[in-house]
Amino acid sequence: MGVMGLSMAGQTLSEKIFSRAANKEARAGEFVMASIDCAMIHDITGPLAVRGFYEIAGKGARVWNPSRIVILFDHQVPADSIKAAENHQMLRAFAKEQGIINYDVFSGICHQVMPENGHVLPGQLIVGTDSHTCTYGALGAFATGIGSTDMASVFATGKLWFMVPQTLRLVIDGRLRRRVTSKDVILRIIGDIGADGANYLACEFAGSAVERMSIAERMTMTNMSIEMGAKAGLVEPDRVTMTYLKEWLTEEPIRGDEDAIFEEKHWDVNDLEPQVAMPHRVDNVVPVSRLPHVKIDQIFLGSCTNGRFEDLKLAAEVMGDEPVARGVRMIVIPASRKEYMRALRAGLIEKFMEAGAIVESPCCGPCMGGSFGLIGPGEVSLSTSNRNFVGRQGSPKGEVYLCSPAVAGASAITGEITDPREI
Ligand SMILES: CC(C)[C@H](C(=O)O)[C@@H](O)C(=O)O
Ligand code: SF4
Repeated sequence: MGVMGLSMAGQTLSEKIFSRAANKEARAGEFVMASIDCAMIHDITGPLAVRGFYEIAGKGARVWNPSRIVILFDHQVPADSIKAAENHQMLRAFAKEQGIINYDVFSGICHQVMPENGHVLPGQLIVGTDSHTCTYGALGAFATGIGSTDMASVFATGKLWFMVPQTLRLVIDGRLRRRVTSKDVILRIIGDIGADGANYLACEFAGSAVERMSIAERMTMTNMSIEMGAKAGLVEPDRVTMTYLKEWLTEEPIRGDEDAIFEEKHWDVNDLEPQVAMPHRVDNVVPVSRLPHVKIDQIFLGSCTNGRFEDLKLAAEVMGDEPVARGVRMIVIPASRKEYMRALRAGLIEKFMEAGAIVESPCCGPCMGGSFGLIGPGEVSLSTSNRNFVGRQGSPKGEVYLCSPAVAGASAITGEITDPREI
């Protein structure tokens, strides 16, 4: 298509978001200087961004807009080392000095707290010093992870350079069977296209299966967009989005144009089985029925991928009244204080505790092996999180399998990786 044709074509959701943020028509492939709507840092990467900010802007400098910065504590909470405690102190002091919205150690995982507290709205451009910032695209925002040095300049100027990404639309049609979840869909997609299959693309999840999904289910998929290399994962805002955001949404959300230019790939999920990513790659994905017997030492039900109320509820329902299998350690961590309270009121916390699991306060927990709940050499972890590379959850001689909350629930009571449809 010639230049004329291109300029006349409609725009993708991402192109529209960048056009608004850059205050000029933005097309895929172009470089733009864009205004940031919200910038998030957390306890691990935050201190570096703060130090970088003072280096760039000078001692005593003020951030560009304190109301657009969110600081969260989630990776090492409650502080698990003196270093972590010092990082927390430093961020609290910075927040106080700059007048920044500051959530303390028990609010939950940044990627859950941001959307549930109204810091993410459709059409916004959001950056965070964490690779899973892409999660917020479930609400129709363009959200992406950036480095701490880039964040330092965002703090100083409120702007950042981007290359507007091409869009890959992942059209997912069909009805998911009982106990098959959006986690199985995203694992299958990553297994099919590979861990680098969507490098620097804006992945738009669409199709009848996505339309039927809740925000929690959509977040599981946008969360894992980075695991196939995507710059962002998005879902066009619809009625589900509007309902989730009713407290905060004041205007009609923007959507992409029908005649926009994008690549498209299709999946039919009518017959999809529960999927598992085997060690040590997220794209090493097989249907659970094709796994050999895999005995597990530890189960982690939580993380920004699958630590929401719906996830806990599904795992609990699959477990029924059965106890956690002998010799298995099950760690349950609700993704946020709000999700914890929902689980508490629904009796799920009691149910997990009675079954022999342990329920921890909202945080990242064992997800990245940087805090508690590590596995030892030769041990196998089954985890509802998003990464399983060597050493991710502790010993480099351990193994991590990734799965849905339904598979986690089924496996908790059998002690080996189990198809939840057989329980
Ligand atoms: C600590 C942080 C930089 C990291 C990320 O960016 O993803 C972590 O959250 C992870 O999941 O590995
Ligand atoms: S839960 Fe895991 S993936 Fe999510 S932000 Fe925390 S460490 Fe990263």
